Parts: sequence; structure tokens; C-alpha cells
Amino acid sequence: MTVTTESEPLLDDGGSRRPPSNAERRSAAWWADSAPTVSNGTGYGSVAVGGLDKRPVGAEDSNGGGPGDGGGGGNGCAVQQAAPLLTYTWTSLNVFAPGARPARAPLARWFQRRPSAPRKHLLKNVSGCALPGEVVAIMGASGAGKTTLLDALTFRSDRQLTVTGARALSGTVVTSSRDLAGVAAYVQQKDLFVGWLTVREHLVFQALLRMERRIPRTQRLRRVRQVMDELGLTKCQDSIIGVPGKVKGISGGEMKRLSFASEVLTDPTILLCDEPTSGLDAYMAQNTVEVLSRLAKRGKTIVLTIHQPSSEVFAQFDKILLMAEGRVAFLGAPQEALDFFARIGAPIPPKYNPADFFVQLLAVVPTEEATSRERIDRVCDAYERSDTAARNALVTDYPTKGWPPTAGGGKPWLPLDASSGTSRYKASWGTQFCALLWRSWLSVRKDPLLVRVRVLQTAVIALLVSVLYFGQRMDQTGLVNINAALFTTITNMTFQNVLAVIKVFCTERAVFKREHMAAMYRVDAYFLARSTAELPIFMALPVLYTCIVYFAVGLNADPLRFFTCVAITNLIGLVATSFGYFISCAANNMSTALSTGAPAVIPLLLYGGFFVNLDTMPSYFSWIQHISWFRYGNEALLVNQWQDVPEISCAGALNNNSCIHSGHYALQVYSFKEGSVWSDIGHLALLILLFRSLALGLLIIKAR
Ligand SMILES: Nc1ncnc2c1ncn2[C@@H]1O[C@H](COP(=O)(O)OP(=O)(O)OP(=O)(O)O)[C@@H](O)[C@H]1O
Repeated sequence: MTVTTESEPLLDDGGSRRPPSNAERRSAAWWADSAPTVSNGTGYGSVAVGGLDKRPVGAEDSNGGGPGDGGGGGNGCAVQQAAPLLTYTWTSLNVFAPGARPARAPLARWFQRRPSAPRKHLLKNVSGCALPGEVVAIMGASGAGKTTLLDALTFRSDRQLTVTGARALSGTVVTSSRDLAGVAAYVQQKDLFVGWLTVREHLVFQALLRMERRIPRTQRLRRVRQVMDELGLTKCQDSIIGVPGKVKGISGGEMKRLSFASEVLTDPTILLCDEPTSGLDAYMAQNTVEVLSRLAKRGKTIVLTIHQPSSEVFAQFDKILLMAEGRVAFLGAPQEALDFFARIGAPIPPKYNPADFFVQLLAVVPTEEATSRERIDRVCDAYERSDTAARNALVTDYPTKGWPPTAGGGKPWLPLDASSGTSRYKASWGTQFCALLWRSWLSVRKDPLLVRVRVLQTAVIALLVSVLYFGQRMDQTGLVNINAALFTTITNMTFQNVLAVIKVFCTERAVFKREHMAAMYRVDAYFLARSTAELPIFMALPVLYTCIVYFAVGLNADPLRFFTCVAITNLIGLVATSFGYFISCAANNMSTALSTGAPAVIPLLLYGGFFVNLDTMPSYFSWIQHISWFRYGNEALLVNQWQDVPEISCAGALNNNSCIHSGHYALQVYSFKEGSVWSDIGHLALLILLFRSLALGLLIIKAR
């Protein structure tokens, strides 16, 4: 379609901005046009949500109900009864990005002063509001500033951006995401889950960590059932969510609804959603917006960004906020938008999807940038002068300028509950740990990569080593082969565990980051629970490996030596696992972790004492041997194997001089000390603590 607006007036919206009359100011019915009335479910009286809250403006003194009066309700959930209705306003939001600095020659970097790059103005005086009972859709062409605005509203703007302006909840200015934590939820564009859980398991986990401490477990489970019913998830409650590329789970639409379900469990008053329909087909998109509409009808304040909704989806919005080039082009009811654009000379052609029309009208066409920008400015200027903008300003200016005295002196909305958002975590440390342990255990148990594949992998490698070194005798050849078999054990334990940890831990990192940011749990609770859940499998595999290899190779027949060997391989496996955690936490993503993990192991491996005698290694690298589990593991295994072996046959030796004729002599060749098994075991235990502490420290730093 060609938008024939350039030649049109596109200026006059029927008069300059007219200050609203006192009667208008008092009238909550302004908003009733654009916001549906919600049922009296929360005990605030029976005024339409079209008013700023459920009480009429100026009714503060009438004591007509409040959060504590407990009236209404009827949904059987204490969480819902306590939820107030909140209006979210944002006033004169400006967002600046540092300007890109011109590239300079390397030497010029030292001698020239850095030119001050002009800042990029991403959001320009953006004001708006979302009232209880409304679905407010932020729309605009690509690059219009939708995501920048939503990020600013959720206090998740990029660190390098400067954000100015006020954001307020029912008139109380909020300054950080912590202020929003108790009342607002953010549904992000990308659905992130631990895919091995079922829908129900996921929601139970969320309920355990997101709902208030005082709420008993039975009530949490009831709430999970209720939310599943509300969002149509009951029929797939026992289906696995799914892991992309590994296991097919629930559909995209169900996943999106599960994202909503996770957020609405706590009955947040405000729901902010980034592109909730992206990646969904038309039916699913409509279905998703219907869900949001239903939530709004229950008194929620809903703000979402959307790129180009279909007519059906568009029809479900109560208010639209059109963005163009970082400015507000319109904020109001969809019908008002149609009137506004008709008034300024850009009427919507009949049978045309209004959303498509607005987006095209307000887009910067690459070949006509100047004309497009001029058109956008004219629309935005016309909106700023419009009655609609003046009415909106009364609400959006309140937090900074105060409510106009003519409004009757009363506050137009309920004050924020002072306690909301003060506590960062809803659950105690113990509850966090138990819930995380439960979830981690479920995913460890269900993930075939972690259990079945690894058991198979261990058994196959153990059999291979067994075949290769089968039935060694106590002679010179047997000595070399046994030592090689023991070192192969350490190498296998190391690479298998380091890679397994990196793959699993890094995969879950995005989920961890999101959930930790949503203040669901502390980093230490997560780390301890995750590593504890994996402990049984990481301890069982070395036992399996040793049981196969030990007897097949014909190692020391003393039962005590066998159990000591099992304990040592177990410790080696755990050090490697801890090193895997350390690398995973140090790297920013899985590919970096995988590409640095293996090379980082090599120096430690060289200091294992197998390939070269430790006494001949360069002294300036000697510190490496103190953190090499290869060294402690190799020494412990060899001492355990050879100590007290009185005689080794010289068969296979080149001559009598090269014959290693006793266990004592065999250990001397490697510079290993007899009786050092316990000190090596102690060192291995210390390395486990060291690498895990470093990993936890790094995770805490990165989580900030
Ligand atoms: N951190 C940043 N630094 C510099 N410019 C940025 C930054 N973030 C966003 N921008 C710019 O701000 C403008 C608005 O970006 P934003 O992502 O908000 O657009 P959008 O409306 O969400 O677009 P889309 O629908 O394509 O996601 C774009 O021109 C973008 O390049």
C-alpha cells in the first residue's frame, strides 16, 4: 500500500492542545473509554477500572476499601486477594547511547585526543501510562524504540545507555527493578526453560521459589492447578517442555503460555511482555493475546511490545502506544487512534489492517529517509498538541508535577504497599536449595546425556582399556603397561568429566541468569544444589570404570588396594568435575568453555609425572604441579599399586641394569614417595574445594 500522506495536511488534529477542564480532570470516565471495567474481585470497591484505580478520584477520605479490608475476593487465593491495582506511568523518558567513536590508527590512539562522539538519542521525551484492566500495546516499525522503551520500563536497559525521566507505580516513583519486583513481572521474548521438566514440575518449582514464604505448600499447589486451568495448560501438564534439537516437547504456543503461567503464579499486578507473539502463527498469536486480555480483565495492568499484529490481535488491545524514531506518535484507544489519524489527514483506507497502516506510516523508508522523518515529526508533533496527549499528560505528569489541585485533593490512586519489593528473595535459603536440588535431580535423571550416555561411554572406554591391557604380569612389560593403564584412567576421568560439566552447566546458564535476575534464588544455593544433584552420577562412573579395569588388567590383588583405588579415581573424577565448573563459570559461553577447557588441562597433564620425571621439569613452571590432579592422582595410584610389592620379574628388561626389580624402585624412577597416598588424597580434596570455590566466586561476580 502507498501511504498518500505527504501531500495531505497531516498537521491539524482539530486544534492546539487544550487544557482539560476541571470537570474532565475529576472524571474517571476519561479512562473508561479505553479501559474495561473489571469485576470487583479485590476489595477496592466497585468503581470502573477506567478510573485510575478502583476508587473514584478524590475518594481517598471516604475509606472505601483498601488492601487490608479483604472484601470481595472469591477466587479462593490469598495471593490474589492481596494484589492491589496499579497504574504504571512513565514520564519524559529519555535514553541516550554513547556515540560510536571513529576508528583510528593504533599510534594515533596515543597521541590524539579522543574526539567526543555525539550521543545517540534513542528515546525522546517518551511519556505514557498503563492502567489496571488494560492491555497496552507498544507498536512501531523496526528500530522505532519499542524494546528500548520496554527495557527502560523494566529497568533492564543496557549499562552503557543513560536513562533519564521518571517511572512510577500508582504515583510512587520507582527507581530500580527491585522496586518493581514485588508487583511486576516481565515475560521475555525468548522462552527459557529447563527442558527436561514437565509443565507441572516447572510450575511447582516456580511456585516454591516465587510465592511468598508464608503461603503453605498446599495453597501453592492449588495455585499451580488454577494457573494451568486459566492458561489452558492442564492437558499438557505431564508433557516434557522440550529441549530444542534434542527432545520434542510442548508446542510454541503452549511454551509461550507457560512463560505467562510462570509469571502470573504470584499474581503480579503488572505484566510487561516483550514480543509475546513472536515466532507464533496467527492463531497462536491471537490465542496468546486473548490470554493477556483475560488477565487484564481481572485487573492486571499489561504492557506489551508487538511488531505487526493481525487485525484480530489489534482488536484486542485496549490502548496502543505508537512509537516512531524514539518519539511517541500516539497513545490512546485504538478507535481514538483512527480518529486522530483521520483528523491529521492520514485516514486509514477501508478494510485495511490499522496496525499495518500505522507501522507503514511511521516507518523510515530507506529510499525516502528525509520525507519519512519529516512525516514522522509531523505526526508526533500533532500528537503532542492533541487533546489525547493533554489528557494522558495529566496522568503521566502526576509523579513529577503532582496531581492538579482541582482534582479534589485526594490522591488518584492507592499508595504502594511499602513492603512490596523490599525483600529480594521470596524463599529462604533452605527452600531455594531444596527446590533447586529437586529440579536439578529431575533434569539429571531425565537427561540421557548425563546418565545413560555417560554410563555407556564409561563402560565402553573401560572395556577398551581392559582389552588393551588385559592380564598384566608382574614383570617389566607389565610394569610399563600397568602404569600406562592407571594414567589412562586419570586422563579418561578428566576429559570425560570436564566436557560433560561444561556441556550441561553452560546449557543451563541462560536459565540461571534469568531466574537469578528475577530474584528467585541466590547464586550459592544454585551452585551447591546443581553440583550436589550431579554428585551421585559423577561418583558412580569412576566406580564402574575401576570395577571393570582393575580386575581385567590384573592390578594389585589386595582388597584394601582395590577400595583405595576406587576412592582415588572418585576423587580424581570430582576434581575434574570441579575444574569443569571453574572453566564453565570463567567462560562467557559454551564454545569458549569447550575451546579453553581442553588446552587448559594439557599443562596439568604434563605435570602428572607420567611423560616426564618431575625432578627434571623447569623450576619456574613447578607451581603447576601443585594444582595438577594428574600428579597427585598418578602418585596415589602408583604408590597404591606398587608400594610393598617386594619383587618384580626382570623378564622383558633389555639388561639387568635396566630392570626395575621392586615396587620401591619403580616409585623411585618416577620420583614418587612411598606412603604419600594419604597426602595425595588430601591434596585432591583440597583441589576440589579450590576449583569449586573459584567457580562459585566467578559465578557470583558474573551474576552481578
Ligand atoms: N545499546 C544501544 N546502543 C546504540 N544504539 C542502540 C542501542 N540499543 C538500541 N539502539 C538503537 O535504538 C533504536 C531503537 O532500537 P530498538 O531495539 O528499541 O527498536 P525496536 O523498535 O525494538 O526494533 P525491532 O522491532 O526491530 O526490535 C535502533 O536504531 C537501535 O539501533
